[in-house]
Amino acid sequence: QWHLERRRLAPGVRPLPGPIGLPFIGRVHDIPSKASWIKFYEWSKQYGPIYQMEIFGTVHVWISTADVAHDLLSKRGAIYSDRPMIPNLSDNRTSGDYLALLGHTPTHTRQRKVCNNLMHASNRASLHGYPTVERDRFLYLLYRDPGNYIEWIEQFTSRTVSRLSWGTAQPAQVLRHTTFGLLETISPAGALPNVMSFLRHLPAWLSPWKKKENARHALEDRLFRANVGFVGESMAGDRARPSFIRTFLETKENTDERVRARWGDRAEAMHVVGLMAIAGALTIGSPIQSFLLAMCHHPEWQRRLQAEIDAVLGGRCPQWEDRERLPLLRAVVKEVIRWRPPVPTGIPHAVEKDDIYNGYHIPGGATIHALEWGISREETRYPDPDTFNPGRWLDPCSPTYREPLSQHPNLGGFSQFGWGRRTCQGVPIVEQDLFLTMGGVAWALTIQKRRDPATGAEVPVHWDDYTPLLIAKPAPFPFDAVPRSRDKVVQMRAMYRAARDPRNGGEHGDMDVGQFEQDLGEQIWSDAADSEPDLSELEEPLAGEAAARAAHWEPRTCLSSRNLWRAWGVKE
Ligand code: HEM
Repeated sequence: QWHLERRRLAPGVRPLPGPIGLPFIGRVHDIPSKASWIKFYEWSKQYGPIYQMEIFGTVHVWISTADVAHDLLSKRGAIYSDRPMIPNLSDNRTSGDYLALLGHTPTHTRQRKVCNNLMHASNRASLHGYPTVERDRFLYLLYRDPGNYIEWIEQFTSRTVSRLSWGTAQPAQVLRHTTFGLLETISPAGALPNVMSFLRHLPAWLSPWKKKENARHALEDRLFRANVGFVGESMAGDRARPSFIRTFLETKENTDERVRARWGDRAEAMHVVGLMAIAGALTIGSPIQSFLLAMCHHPEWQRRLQAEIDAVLGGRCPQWEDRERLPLLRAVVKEVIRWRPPVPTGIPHAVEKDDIYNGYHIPGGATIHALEWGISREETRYPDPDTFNPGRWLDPCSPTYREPLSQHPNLGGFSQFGWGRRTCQGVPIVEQDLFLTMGGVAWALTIQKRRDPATGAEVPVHWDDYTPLLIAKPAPFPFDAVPRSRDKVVQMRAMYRAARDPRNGGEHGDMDVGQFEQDLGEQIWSDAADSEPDLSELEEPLAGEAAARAAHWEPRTCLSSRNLWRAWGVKE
């Protein structure tokens, strides 16, 4: 087919290189269902930093360097900011339900502004302390029951973003459920019509994917409506906690006509905030899980991180206000995201008309993927890219080093959050959530591989087995979370108790979500209610290695952050 294409092109203009496909199906047969991003990356080694392939008649362009992604998706954002149609959610470009999936339309521009204003207001109030309260709850749960770590992490991310969105953690479990369903609906590996797009023409009664999606969407819609109603009623009773929706409703009440018009109506805000909640519930668990994986494999970096926290904070748990003094913790956050990109294939853009780049033809309507896996593995930027090395952000000889270390490294403008007019709007939440959870874990616990009690042999932990959906998470792995001192256990328990206090918006006395129990079924709902440990249980005294460490624990001498990387023995 490329011979035909070549004939139509202007002199000197070539089609992009890329793997040749089979008639009709294109190049679908050798894309693996797991870790497809590694295959796309291998092709980039063969065909270059920008190549194309065809799948069932659609041209897909893959970009695997930051320079090319910047040239096209940012500098030429006027035509590269559209989104492709998702076959299994075919009104995604127009429906206005999901900002992140909207086409390049006035609705997208308006919703993005609203999202930006809401995020800005909460960020100025440092996200109302919600990530801290939820981190305090999470830490103790992880310590008590590390085998259930995925549950605690998902609860942390969805409860935090639920509070941010609607001022209450109560909808978090239902949000998790509907959100995971959406991820399946839109992922190429989640629903067959996304690969075999002709299947989208099946009527609802014949299509299991449509049936499932319709039911999921209906539940989600009812949940979002109930949540907005709850905030409205709480505001009327003067007891609404800060939230995106409260900010929206207050703005609509207080400011002048022109501002009100710019913010859209309440129904639209319901969807904008709903999408923000979805994005927060889905994504942030990935880097937290990858962090635990990294700590299992890299005890040396865990020791350095613990040394920084102990030295700078003298035994206190990291708080958001400490961030300027903890550059290694910020470097660990950033390196986890680089090492294991949460969205390894990127979220695709679409180009609105034909374009020419460096003599190559890019056909209008093509789907454009910034392959984040490849972009995070560019050797010139990230030497030895497969190695987990937070020192690359702190070593003056490294290409990614930036000063001042009180500010850098940070996640602002990081390629892993996308490009141009479609960049991620959630970075302030991500930054705070990750800083607090990773810092809290390193402060309180040592994450290590488990030993078989019978043989004493280490239980193996995989290195790179990740789930195949759009947001990739490590497959479950076993580990121990050993408290670093008895005092830390006491503090964790006190932090957990305070987090559950109704005055902190804890477990009780909040929105009634009973109406959703039926839809979700016994099992999903009771998972959440029953999964917390019984607080009345007595703490067993620490034993063995943990007790010995507790007895000898003392804060290290404080080092100036400028020289920390040398003290840790990071290569000069
Ligand atoms: C580790 C966590 C996260 C990662 C890695 C991530 C990554 C991304 C990526 C790659 C995109 C697509 C950018 C593009 O198309 O060029 C995106 C879009 C977006 N993200 Fe995030 N994100 C994260 C968390 C969040 C959170 C917590 C929010 C909450 C508000 C959020 C809100 C959004 C929105 C609204 C968009 C759509 C922007 C648009 O299409 O105009 N994200 N994100």
